[in-house]
Amino acid sequence: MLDKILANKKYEIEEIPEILPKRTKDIIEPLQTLKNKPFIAEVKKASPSAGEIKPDASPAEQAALYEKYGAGAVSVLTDKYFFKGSFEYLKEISEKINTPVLCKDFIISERQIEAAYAFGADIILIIAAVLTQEEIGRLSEKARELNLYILYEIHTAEEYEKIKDFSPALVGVNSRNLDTLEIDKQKGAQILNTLPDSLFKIAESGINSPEDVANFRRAGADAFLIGTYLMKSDNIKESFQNLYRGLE
Ligand SMILES: O=C(O)c1ccccc1NCC(=O)[C@H](O)[C@H](O)COP(=O)(O)O
Repeated sequence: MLDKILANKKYEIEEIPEILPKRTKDIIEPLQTLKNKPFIAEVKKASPSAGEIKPDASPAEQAALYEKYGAGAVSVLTDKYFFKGSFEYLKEISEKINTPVLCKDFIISERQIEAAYAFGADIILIIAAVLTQEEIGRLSEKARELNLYILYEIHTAEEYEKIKDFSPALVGVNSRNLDTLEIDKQKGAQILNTLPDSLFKIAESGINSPEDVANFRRAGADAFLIGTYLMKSDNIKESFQNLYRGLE
């Protein structure tokens, strides 16, 4: 799956408008918000693993509900083809809410980082599995030039070795294998357990219950990235209450 996403990404990068919008807001620092409200809620209309999730959702309304009911940050899928996302959604959301916004994409070029900045992101994602160390260094430098925060995503302990020289502050452990799409929460928890305490650690994917939150917290997660569970929810308030129970 990852190969297909990356092959298509080259075409999506060519579609990024030559003239980008002028960013209208300051960057919001995410760590403080996430310490108080440790949930990154994701706006995700569709995905390769779930197919269509909520294709008719209004991204800005969804994000506003997330902010109202307990998200410390909002993640916005900007991949068009596989996730039905867009940079326009990023702009709408960043203009609607005052919570930090993550541009969730498969970033392989500086141009995507410029677009993420222009369309209002506060954080960008760097996925260790899709980049060489040299590319991670180059893209990290670009993000830092623009004062963007970086969420480094890993799937294995070896991938942590790839990012550790770039002074990561936010590190996500994704329990979803991006090739097979299988979710292994036990493996995710094991990897979280091996990471240094100094990092702000985020458990990603497949989280849908207070038990998941509690288990990942025991493994060392400081925050939780949740997409499908919240997108499928008919009552976002209750779903957040359910997730917050995992922290008690
Ligand atoms: O979600 C997918 O199917 C997927 C497939 C291939 C590459 C990445 C994919 N998801 C990206 C993510 O990391 C998730 O959107 C995020 O962790 C939230 O996961 P979930 O709560 O399980 O929707």
